[in-house]
Amino acid sequence: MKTIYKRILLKLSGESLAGEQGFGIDQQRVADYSEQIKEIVDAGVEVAVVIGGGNIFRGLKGAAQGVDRVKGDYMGMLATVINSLALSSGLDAVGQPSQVLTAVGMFPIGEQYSKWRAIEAMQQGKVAIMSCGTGNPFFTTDTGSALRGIEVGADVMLKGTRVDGIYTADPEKDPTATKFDRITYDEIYRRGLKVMDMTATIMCKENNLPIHVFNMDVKGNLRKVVSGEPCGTVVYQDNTGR
Ligand SMILES: Nc1ncnc2c1ncn2[C@@H]1O[C@H](COP(=O)(O)OP(=O)(O)O)[C@@H](O)[C@H]1O
Ligand SMILES: O=c1ccn([C@@H]2O[C@H](COP(=O)(O)OP(=O)(O)O)[C@@H](O)[C@H]2O)c(=O)[nH]1
Repeated sequence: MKTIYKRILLKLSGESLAGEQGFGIDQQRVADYSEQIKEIVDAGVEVAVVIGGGNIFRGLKGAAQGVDRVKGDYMGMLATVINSLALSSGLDAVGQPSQVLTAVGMFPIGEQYSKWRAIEAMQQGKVAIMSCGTGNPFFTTDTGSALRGIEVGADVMLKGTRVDGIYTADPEKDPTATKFDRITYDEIYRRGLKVMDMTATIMCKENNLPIHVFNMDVKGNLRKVVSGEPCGTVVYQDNTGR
């Protein structure tokens, strides 16, 4: 298998991990993701993963129900640790080693994250699973992905989600929305598209980290994306640097 990337940052949505059940962790979904990831590691790609926590807890939603925002965000970060351990276990089951790294120290659940530990794990053929997002409240795992992707020098941030790319509006709400094959960071901002939070999009733009949004729930899509086959939406700078 020919690949166009050497090192990738893969963002997985917490909510997607819930599968059809809508909450918690669907083990079949974890197994499917694990197989897809192993396939690209076997092809020689170094893989770092950041997982969301929305299938378990979101700080903002908790705050709307009276939970202190900062405590709620820590609850959300802990949710990402639970998901990371689930993925690590799923990867074990398919014979793919991984290393869970936590932005907030909680050894022995995972090792404390550092750029160098993550790179070392990837160079040893392990998937580096980076949990707790950025480790700070008021951020999201999208921003955590942008940050970690930039830190470890990933060639691209792949956002594996449950829609097959970026649309003119949320395709889960607007059936008339149409898909972009390519779009600039600025166009996302101008149109106020909510596929990813703006902080993450702007970080990627300012640090020249390309984004590729695709449907991770279709088996084989991850392989397609890293092989350069058309799939999903690519976010790029236009030639004036925008
Ligand atoms: N313009 C858009 N194009 C594509 N998806 C969008 C858009 N606006 C909102 N979305 C939503 O963003 C979601 C992808 O974000 P993701 O972080 O994976 O999900 P979540 O935040 O629910 O965990 C999609 O499931 C889709 O409903
Ligand atoms: O850097 C971070 C990343 C995540 N979170 C918390 O963790 C939750 C789960 O992450 P996210 O909503 O990004 O998950 P996803 O939408 O991908 O399921 C968020 O709602 C926040 O409460 C946080 O406080 N800081």
